[in-house]
Amino acid sequence: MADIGWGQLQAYEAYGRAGDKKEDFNIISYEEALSDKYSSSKHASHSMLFARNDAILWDLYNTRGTVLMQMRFDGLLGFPGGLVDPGEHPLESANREMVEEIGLDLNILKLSDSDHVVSFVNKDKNLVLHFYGKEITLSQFQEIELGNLKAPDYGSETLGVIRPPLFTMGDGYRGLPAFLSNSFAGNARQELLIGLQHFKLLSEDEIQEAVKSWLTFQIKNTQ
Ligand SMILES: O=c1[nH]cnc2c1ncn2[C@@H]1O[C@H](COP(=O)(O)OP(=O)(O)O)[C@@H](O)[C@H]1O
Repeated sequence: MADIGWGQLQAYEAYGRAGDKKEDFNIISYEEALSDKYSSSKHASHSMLFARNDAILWDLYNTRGTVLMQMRFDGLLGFPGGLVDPGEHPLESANREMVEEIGLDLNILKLSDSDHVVSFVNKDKNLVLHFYGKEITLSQFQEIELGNLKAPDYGSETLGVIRPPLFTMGDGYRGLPAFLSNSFAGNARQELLIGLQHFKLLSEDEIQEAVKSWLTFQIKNTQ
């Protein structure tokens, strides 16, 4: 059988998916990221929609919030988003991708520049990443989850939305630390942690604890 190869995806492999390390990405200002300095770089935009949610699970854990992430076609977790098309603004791209990937209705909900959270550059890959975030109501969040199954890219590029657990269970690992042990696309794991802190869904200490627990578990597992 002929090797049909990776087709269009092959061209993108150079920009890295699995295996991208946090150290590969440096934070830069939105202004710098959009400046001429990076006009010949590849850009990608991803977004975090979230709702605050104080529901208590099993009388034990405060849910804190519901954050929208997704399982991608390649088995990695990430946020809705993707590569910016030629001539497109990263913000436009972020909104377009949410229509395609999670079926968002832009007449109801749309990101704006004030929703920008952070941008990064990966110099080796000549890739600039933009991350946006927006608080929505819990009922809007649930509507999006339900509508996700009808999104144009559902079942192909995206395999369903998920909610990361934001609490840590009694054993110190299950919950957010275990979630962080998954494989993420690009620097989606770092973006999640930045988003949680930026929107004060968790305190800095809680985030540090979860990261410590995830890394400790990782070390134990490889011994
Ligand atoms: O959720 C994410 N956060 C941060 N970076 C990501 C995320 N998902 C993918 N990336 C990075 O952005 C690049 C392009 O994104 P993506 O794979 O979603 O675009 P595409 O669907 O247009 O091919 C990827 O190669 C990866 O390095």
